[in-house]
Amino acid sequence: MINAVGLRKVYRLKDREVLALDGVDLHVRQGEIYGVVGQSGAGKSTLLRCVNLLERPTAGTVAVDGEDLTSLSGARLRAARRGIGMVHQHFALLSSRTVAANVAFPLEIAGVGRAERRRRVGELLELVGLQEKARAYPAQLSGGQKQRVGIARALASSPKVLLSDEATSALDPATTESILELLRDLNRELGLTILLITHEMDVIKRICDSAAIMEQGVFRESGKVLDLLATPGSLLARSLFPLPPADAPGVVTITYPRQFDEPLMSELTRRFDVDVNVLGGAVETVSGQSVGRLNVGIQGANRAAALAYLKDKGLLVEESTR
Ligand SMILES: Nc1ncnc2c1ncn2[C@@H]1O[C@H](COP(=O)(O)OP(=O)(O)OP(=O)(O)O)[C@@H](O)[C@H]1O
Repeated sequence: MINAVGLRKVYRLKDREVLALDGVDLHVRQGEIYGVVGQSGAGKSTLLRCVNLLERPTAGTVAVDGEDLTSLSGARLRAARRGIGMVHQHFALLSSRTVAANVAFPLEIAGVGRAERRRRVGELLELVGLQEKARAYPAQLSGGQKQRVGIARALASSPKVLLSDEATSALDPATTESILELLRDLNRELGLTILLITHEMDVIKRICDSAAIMEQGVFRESGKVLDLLATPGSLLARSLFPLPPADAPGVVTITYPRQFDEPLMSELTRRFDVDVNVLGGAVETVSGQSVGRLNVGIQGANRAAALAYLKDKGLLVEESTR
């Protein structure tokens, strides 16, 4: 649905140049939630703004729903942009307009008639659970409600793609949870493709099907979240499941990249007569699967056979370095 190839962005300032994107390839499948995570300054906002051409990339191409946006300008670019909604960290609502009038705003600009606007606004407010607040003003809303208005407004033109610029960063944990749930519901119910940027690993864990880790204008790692977790040395695995250092002899890090119902550890002691000592770890739901990562001390004459057995079962086993 989104295909960006070789994206580079150089900001030319008076006294210097800033290389914000240094050759990014981004492939977001139709109907998935794709999260780009990285620290401040990594280039996430620049990437998002290049995807809808709010910022023109210095080099590279961006295609959304099969249309090469980088080749468009003027009215044709504006028309293509209607297929891409955007939500912002600080909501960007018009304070002098009611909730309903904020949601209607893009429809007015697109020249949609009054009756149709009314119908569509009602539908959108219902979609985000804010029918009761149609006549309220933004100042009378909580942060979570404001973001719901932002989402309803972004969906006004029935986009196929929603871009989310740190949509939950200004919200408390419980509100974050409810907004993430809303995004997940919209993704499922409308088949909406969502590209989000965030600095919170938790957002990736909770709702993303695919993810990229961004640093200094490049993707260090990208792919389906569960595939990345099953990849040796994955940065995402380390970030989602931070484990305390375990450099004692015989310790391995075991990642369960999907749900395992067998009692593998007790089987190890029985079959291979090894000592198994779980030193730390966590099990969490990621992309709807129960995924675990453990530091385990395994010692005994048959250690190598025991590790081979775990690998055979589809677990990722890495000799622990930290
Ligand atoms: N309009 C601009 N003019 C000049 N430099 C810019 C501009 N926008 C971003 N930059 C620079 O480009 C780099 C990437 O910034 P960007 O905002 O894309 O990162 P980010 O990962 O989104 O960070 P943050 O979460 O802090 O917004 C930074 O060095 C930033 O200072």
